[in-house]
Amino acid sequence: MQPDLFDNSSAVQPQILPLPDADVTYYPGWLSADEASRIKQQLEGELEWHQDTIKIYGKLVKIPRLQAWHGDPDAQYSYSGLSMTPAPWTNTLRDLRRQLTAHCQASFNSVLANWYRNGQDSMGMHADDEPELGSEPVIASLTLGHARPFVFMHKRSKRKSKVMLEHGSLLVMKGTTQQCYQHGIAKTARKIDDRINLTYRYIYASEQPNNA
Ligand SMILES: O=C(O)CCC(=O)C(=O)O
Ligand SMILES: [Fe+2]
Repeated sequence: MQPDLFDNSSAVQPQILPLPDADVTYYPGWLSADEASRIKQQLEGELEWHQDTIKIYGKLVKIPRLQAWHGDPDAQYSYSGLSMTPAPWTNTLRDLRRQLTAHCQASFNSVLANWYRNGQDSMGMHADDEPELGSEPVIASLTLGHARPFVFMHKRSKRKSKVMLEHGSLLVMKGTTQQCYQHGIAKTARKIDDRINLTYRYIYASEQPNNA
């Protein structure tokens, strides 16, 4: 059993997660349930959802969720040697960016959206530690829809802990969190509804190679 970081069933106060070598705060009910449901519905129709294919051991497989990438035109990142340009901001995403910028006192120039259609959709353990994000990125993660456990694993000790990310909640990761931890969303056999997650990030302009 992984220890629950805390029981947030009745919490409304921000919770600083007791994770050594990390800086993570959980804000339950950052959006009201009604507001979160309204925003989720808008995003379902507004974003440029697609299902990427990746190569694993030479085999092409579809990643187990839908994704959309929106942001400023210069917030490009490279992926498998390709430079990816984000789709433009939508009104809903821009409005949330304004609120998150004020709340986190940080800049965000892009957002990665993930749509987990059911319990079989997931995200493998990873750290958001690409060089384009800088060494201590502020990542603001908003959950809309069915709550899913978010698992942290300390890279060195391998110790795992989890926090339930509820409808309308905000999780802010900063400092050395990405350096010291991986995180992910596991599959579940339970019949559950869908969930959209938004992670607002700041992408630093990457150096263009001279021969580009
Ligand atoms: O769905 C989530 O809560 C996690 C998303 C995530 O880790 C990412 O987009 O990098
Ligand atoms: Fe992540």
